[in-house]
Amino acid sequence: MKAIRGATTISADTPAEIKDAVGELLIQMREQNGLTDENMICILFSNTSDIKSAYPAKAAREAGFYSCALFSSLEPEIEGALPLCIRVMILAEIENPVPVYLRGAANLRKDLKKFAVALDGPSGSGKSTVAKMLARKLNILYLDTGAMYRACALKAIGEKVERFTEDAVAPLIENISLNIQYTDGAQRTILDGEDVSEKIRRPEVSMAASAISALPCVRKKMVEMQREIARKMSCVLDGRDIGTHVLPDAPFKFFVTASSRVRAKRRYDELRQKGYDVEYDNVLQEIEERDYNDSHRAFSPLRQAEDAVVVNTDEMNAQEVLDFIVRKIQEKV
Ligand SMILES: O=C(O)C(=O)C[C@]1(C(=O)O)C=C[C@@H](O)C=C1
Repeated sequence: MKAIRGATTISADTPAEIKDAVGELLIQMREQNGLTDENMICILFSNTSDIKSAYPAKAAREAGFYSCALFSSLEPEIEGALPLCIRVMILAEIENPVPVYLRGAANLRKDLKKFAVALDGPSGSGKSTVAKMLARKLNILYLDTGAMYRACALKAIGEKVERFTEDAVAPLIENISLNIQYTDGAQRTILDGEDVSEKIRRPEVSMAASAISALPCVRKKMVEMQREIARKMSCVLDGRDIGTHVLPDAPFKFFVTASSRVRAKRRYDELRQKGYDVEYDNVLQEIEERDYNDSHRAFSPLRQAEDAVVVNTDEMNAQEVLDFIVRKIQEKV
């Protein structure tokens, strides 16, 4: 069992304000922590003594939190404390609690301020491996943007779209019901109410995802969603244009790269290990072609942000890259 903290503020002591602020806080805590009626045990509230018009617990029930025990109490009256503040502690059977501090309460725990880490780089640079390790190390989320493009592809396949053109795909994507949820630190991809986290790994979806992700209408919509997620929670994102386009204000940006020779050797070893009979020279040629296409495509090309720290992984293994990045982040905070 874990304890999840949260807090928020209201601008005036009215039942409507309390209902609104408590509802918003609990819904974000539920989304970010993968809370369900089954894994939630209880919600404890405290309010500052300037709140007298309604119980925060009542607002929780009104927001749909019926199944667990609720309790309200009074926060100690400390001089200079933040006024009109409602604090929450949820006990739940989860692994990685993500605290949520909203509105004026965001300043209570400056150490918990949300931040994003952008890892960009060419394919084969090892950025996804390092992104996952980094998210685990910092106890923040790894936003698998690839899964989002795969979900778009699954949608198009389900709707029997034959050619992935802007005209055919745009209407589907415009109203797509795609939800990214986190359960015990793992991303679940929910499409039209169905958990498609496994389905999107099928080979036919991989092929379609690569084609569909090149469409501007798809990228635009997914980038909006990625920004929205990064606004709500700290996360690590990897890609080709995270630091330049998706999150240009990310405080930590890294450009993870390696020479095409080294990346080709890594890919060659990986394919050989899987039993594929490939030639090194062909793998190298493919990598170089892909680099060219990635950096020359019109929409979302691979670019290094001016303020990104370059990490050349030619002579480094994944653990060394992780240590280097963590050191750089610590130096900056
Ligand atoms: O986390 C909060 O809500 C705070 O205001 C911080 C803090 C603390 O100092 O740790 C202070 C008072 C609360 O009762 C609980 C925690």
